[in-house]
Amino acid sequence: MMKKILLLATGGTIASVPSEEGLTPKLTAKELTSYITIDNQPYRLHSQILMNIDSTNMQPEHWRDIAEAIYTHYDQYDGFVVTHGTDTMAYTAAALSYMIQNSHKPIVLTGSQVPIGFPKTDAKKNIRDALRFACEDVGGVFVVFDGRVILGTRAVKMRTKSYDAFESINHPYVAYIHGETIDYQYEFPKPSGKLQFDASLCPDVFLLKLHPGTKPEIFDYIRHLYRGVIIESFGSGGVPFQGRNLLPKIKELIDDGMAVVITTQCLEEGEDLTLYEVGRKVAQNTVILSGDMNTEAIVPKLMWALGKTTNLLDIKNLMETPIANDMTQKQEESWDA
Ligand SMILES: NC(=O)C[C@H](N)C(=O)O
Repeated sequence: MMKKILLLATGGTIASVPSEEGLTPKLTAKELTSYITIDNQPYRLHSQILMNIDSTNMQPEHWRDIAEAIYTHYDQYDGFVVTHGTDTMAYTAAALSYMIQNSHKPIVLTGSQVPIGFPKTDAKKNIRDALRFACEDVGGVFVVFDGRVILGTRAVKMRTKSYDAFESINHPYVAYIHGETIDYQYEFPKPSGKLQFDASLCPDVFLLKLHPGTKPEIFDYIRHLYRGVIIESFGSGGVPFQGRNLLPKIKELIDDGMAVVITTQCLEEGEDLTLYEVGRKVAQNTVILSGDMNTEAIVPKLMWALGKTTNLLDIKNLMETPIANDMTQKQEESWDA
């Protein structure tokens, strides 16, 4: 059966052309798709432009527009491809994974490192692969890039220039794409339950990367501007309590009703606040644990959770519940055995 695919263009390098100010997204959805041959393909392709921006300019309100466009057309199409800049694609993919849950259809994000009109472009291959994967009988949000299929909540941009820009962090790749062949890496579960759409986001979230010497007073500013703060700390996830002690300020924030998430700057294996004194001391407060979620997922997940409720315990509960495989359930580990 001929599949119907909707391609939604949002800009990015893939749609960019040279200008005096540098590469800038200018191509329409029609111009973009004119570069790929779709004759003799098992799908009918419709395309639409939603915005034409460098993804550095992408805002949470744009995520909402993309989610709404997919939801509005959900019944009319079998799969969706969103062309997007690579710089913030991982955030958008995760955001869509929270706003649109239990999708029975593939929602595939792709882009390129080199504009589609350039001889060395990776755009044509990435669009072809994305369209190929959008015809699969799987549900959820995915990033398709350089022949790899990554879960929407697990993609991280690792390289600024190379074709293999994205990696799947803390989760296996879903599949590899070789031409028409999809080589699944594990048995991909079928979504159960009904499609759930909830695009109410609260964008008042701040991401603070700690470094040796971070001043506690920074939290006084954050408190006035935001409802949630994600602290990207070190290693297994401790917070300094000697010298510039951050703990009293963190306690004040939480007592004020602010959501405080602890994560780590280490890309792999996630936080574990139980291990060290620096971790246990911060865990005595009602902080939100992020396990091995990637920052690109924690930011939109917190916006989504804050969009639903102001109750701190409910926010903690939503954040600590795995959604769209964004988090690996913790295993008991022992160093003594
Ligand atoms: N490769 C790219 O798409 C980078 C571009 N600055 C963007 O994110 O829109």
